[in-house]
This record gives sequence, structure tokens and C-alpha cells, in this order.
Amino acid sequence: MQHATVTASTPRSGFALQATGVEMSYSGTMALKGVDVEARTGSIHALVGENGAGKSTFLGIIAGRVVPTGGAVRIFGQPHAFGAPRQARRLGIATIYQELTIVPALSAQANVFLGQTLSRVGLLEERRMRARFEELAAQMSVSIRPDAVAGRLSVADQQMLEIMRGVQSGARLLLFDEPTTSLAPPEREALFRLMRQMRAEGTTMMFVSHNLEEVLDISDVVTVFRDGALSGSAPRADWTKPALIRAMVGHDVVENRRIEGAPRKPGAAPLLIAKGVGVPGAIENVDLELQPGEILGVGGLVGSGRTSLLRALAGLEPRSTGDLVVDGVAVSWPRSPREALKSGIVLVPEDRKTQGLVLGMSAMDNIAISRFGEVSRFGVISNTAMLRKSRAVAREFGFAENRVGTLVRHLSGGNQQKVLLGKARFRGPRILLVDEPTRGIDVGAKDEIMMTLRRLADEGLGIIVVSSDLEEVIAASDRILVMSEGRKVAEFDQGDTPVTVQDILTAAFKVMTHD
Ligand SMILES: Nc1ncnc2c1ncn2[C@@H]1O[C@H](COP(=O)(O)OP(=O)(O)OP(=O)(O)O)[C@@H](O)[C@H]1O
Repeated sequence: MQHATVTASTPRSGFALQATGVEMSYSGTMALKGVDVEARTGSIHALVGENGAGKSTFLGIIAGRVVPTGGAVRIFGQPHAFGAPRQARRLGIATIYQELTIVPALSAQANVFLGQTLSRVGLLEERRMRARFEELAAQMSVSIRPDAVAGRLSVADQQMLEIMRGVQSGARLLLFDEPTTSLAPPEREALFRLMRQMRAEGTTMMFVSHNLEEVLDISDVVTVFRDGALSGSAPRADWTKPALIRAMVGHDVVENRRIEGAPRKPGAAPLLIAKGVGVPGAIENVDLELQPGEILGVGGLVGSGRTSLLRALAGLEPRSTGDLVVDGVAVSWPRSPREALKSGIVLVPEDRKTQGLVLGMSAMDNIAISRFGEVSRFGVISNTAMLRKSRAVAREFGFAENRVGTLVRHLSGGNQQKVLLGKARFRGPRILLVDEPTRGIDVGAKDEIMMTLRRLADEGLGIIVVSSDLEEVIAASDRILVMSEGRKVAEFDQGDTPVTVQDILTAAFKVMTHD
């Protein structure tokens, strides 16, 4: 039925989107240099490219948020009113953002229906909304309570809410900006099932992703952006993963290659021992040890307690408990990030926008803010020192040095992530906790970041990495701890035998099915 409605209101062209010669210049920076993109009605169209290639800018133009400096766009055959998000919504466009737009104080349900039908809210409407929420949640295999406070949900659950909101809006052209970066395989699969179902009903979807496997899995057409220009666009069948990488980066990249560290000294004293770590309602009785020079990966599904474990160690969970020994000395359990830092522990959080970066400050200030002592003399900040230090840190994580003066707000998502890593590094940790370090990072830069983490470990740091990308956890880690439902359920040492994704999932699921 829905399909018939869509075709009836869709002009003969059969295109949901026709963009020609779209240009965007941000005070001299050409984010888009005249691109042509077409998307057929009822298709899934992927946009890929390196960090800063212009993908989000393009989506922003289609969403009506960004006014291009040149070019034309037709939506279902009609000229697009640029810079008018409301008008874009009327044309049937909805966007699911990479940076979450969840209102933390509102309930999960209120977030899904935000901006829709609220004026008509009555009891009946309330019941209808609840039924619709539950239907969507079931379709997407999520178990979020409708009245849960959104701000208390995990990033993954917030992402699911964001998707539910987009789907619920009844849009005919849905734009997804990296919808899957914080989702584990089962959530991803649920989303893809839903996307396929919506495609069958005539919805057009355009999505940005750095995960090339999922791009090849779900899309009908893949368009590659490179440095603001189109470097290829073809049906899925014409692409292979290496071909996509070459179009994006210009050369071959081996994804998730195993990065071995320097040989570990047998019998080295642990850098960190945490015993009986608990966070009420999230994790229970987790023990872990970390050697200097070691990367410990934490695998598990969304909701397994991975992030809570890192946050507890970083002093961000006031109700957490446990015993901590750093470098052979028992220290009190950290109650604030400042206390954690005193023990040399620093966290790179997963949600860079709300927890990590000040968007209105430059990359340089964001990096330097955490350690003024390093860049000042007698209490006076030295700009030269700040520039020098922040450039050095930026370079380490593959962030263009000449952009350290740019406001973080004006950086692409992937480049913000690199600044966040640089900022944590600048604090001088001995123990670095990284939550989703390659979230939103392109395939080339991902390898660079993993190499940098390995180099830091070789310099003697202890690093704990949480990532939804289990292949990445395996490639990067010396040992892997598997969490499920708030508990540690397995530990693997890759020095003995290399671990597979299947090993991790089996360990995680075994507990869930036995309970
Ligand atoms: N509001 C802005 N002001 C100035 N420059 C901007 C602004 N928004 C984006 N840019 C610049 O435009 C370029 C393209 O950025 P865009 O966010 O579109 O890249 P992207 O392909 O989505 O990258 P990523 O994969 O890292 O998210 C970058 O150089 C970015 O710094």
C-alpha cells in the first residue's frame, strides 16, 4: 500500500534525488567541488570516502540544513529549498545523525516522537504512540523501555532511538549519517532487516558509512567521494572492497591487520590490577590485570557493560566500587576523572560531542586545555608552545597539522575523533582507556590510529580498548576480555592462539543462553 502511495506522488523520473554540480565552500575550504548524485526511488545508496571528503556536507545539503554555494537538487522531481529543514521534512526527508540529537531529559518514547503530533497528544494518542514504539522496538530487536530516561541509555540505545525516530517520521527519503558505528552485530542486522523492508515499501535511503563490508552488504549503489569530488559511482555489483578502498584513498589498505607489539617481558609486574569492579545495575565483580606495554581488548555485545567498566576505572561512575592497584601500590578507588588521572588513568570517551570536546574551541585549545602547565610559563600561556605541542600530538593520530587552529565544530566527525585521541594523549596517561577509538574513522586512518596505540604501548603505556568492531579488537589486542550481561565471561591470550570473532561471540552468548 505504502509503495503505491509513494509511486503515485513520485514523478515519472523515478528519482528520489537528483543533485547536479553541488558545490560547497566554507570560507575558502571547498568541501564539495561540484558533485552529481542520483538516487532512484526505493533504493539504498551508500556514500563513502575518507574523513573530510564531504559526505556529511552533502547529506546536510539534502537535509536542508546546509545551503550550498552552487548547484541544484531535485527531490522527487521538485526543486529543493536549500537551508529550510522544515521544508525538507515536508518533501519527505528525514535525517538520522551521526552525532546524536537525543534530548537527554526526555523519555525514550518522547524522543522517538519528538516534533511530531505532539499538539494532539491525548490519552489515545499516548496509547498509539506507546504501541507504535513497542512495535518499532520489536522490529529492531531492542529492549528499551518507553519511559526510560533517554540520557541514561547507552550510546547504542540512543542511536537506536535516533533511528526509530527517523523511521517513525514516515519519510520517503531517509538520510543516515553513520548509523551503525556504535552497534554490535545483532543490532546492525536488525537495522539492515528494517532497511530492506522499508526499501521494499518504496522508501529511498542514502547512508554514509566507513564500514565497507556493510556498504557492500546493504547498498544498491555506492558513490565514492574523494576530497570533495566524485571519484566513482556504480551499482553494488560493480564494486569490490579493494576497488572501493582505491577509489577512496588512492592506494590499497589492508584492513584490520594484526599489529604485534614488542615482545612482552615475562613476569613483568602488572601496571594495573582491578578487582571486584562493580557498577550498580551495570557490571558486577569484574577482575582485570594490565601489563605495561600491553593492549587489552574488551569484547562483548552492546549492553554487556564494556563502557561501564571503562567509565568506572576512569572515575566517571560515582557509585562504582572495587580495589585498585597501580604499579604495585594500592590506591583508593577513583571517584572523579581527576583522581583517576592522579593514578595515571585517562579515558577517551565514546561520545565525543557531549563528553569529550568543546565544539566552540579550536582543535589546538581542546588538546592543550587539559594541561596548561605544559604550555605555559609562570602562569602565562605560550601560544608558540601550544601550537608546537598540539601539532605534535595531532600528527601522531593522523590529523592534519595545519588544521589545529580550526574550530572543532567545523571539523568532520572523523577528524574530531582524532583530536579527542590527541587530547587524551596530551594528558600524559600511563593507562589509556579507549572507548570506540575508530568510531567514524575512515579505513586508512583506522590503521594509522591502531598503529599509534601500539606504538604508545611499546613505549610502556597500558591500553584498554573497547570496540564494537570485534575484528578490530582481535587485530589490536594482546589479550581479550569478553563481557556479557555485566560480567567477565572469558579471557583469551592471543600469545597462545589467535582468537576469532566466533570465539568471542560464543563466549558472550553462552552465558546469555544459560541464564
Ligand atoms: N561548518 C563548517 N565550517 C567550516 N568547514 C566545515 C564545516 N563543516 C564541514 N567543514 C569542512 O568541510 C570538509 C568536509 O567535511 P564533511 O564533514 O562533509 O566530511 P565527511 O566526509 O563527512 O567526513 P567524516 O567521514 O570524517 O565524517 C572538511 O574539511 C570540514 O572540515
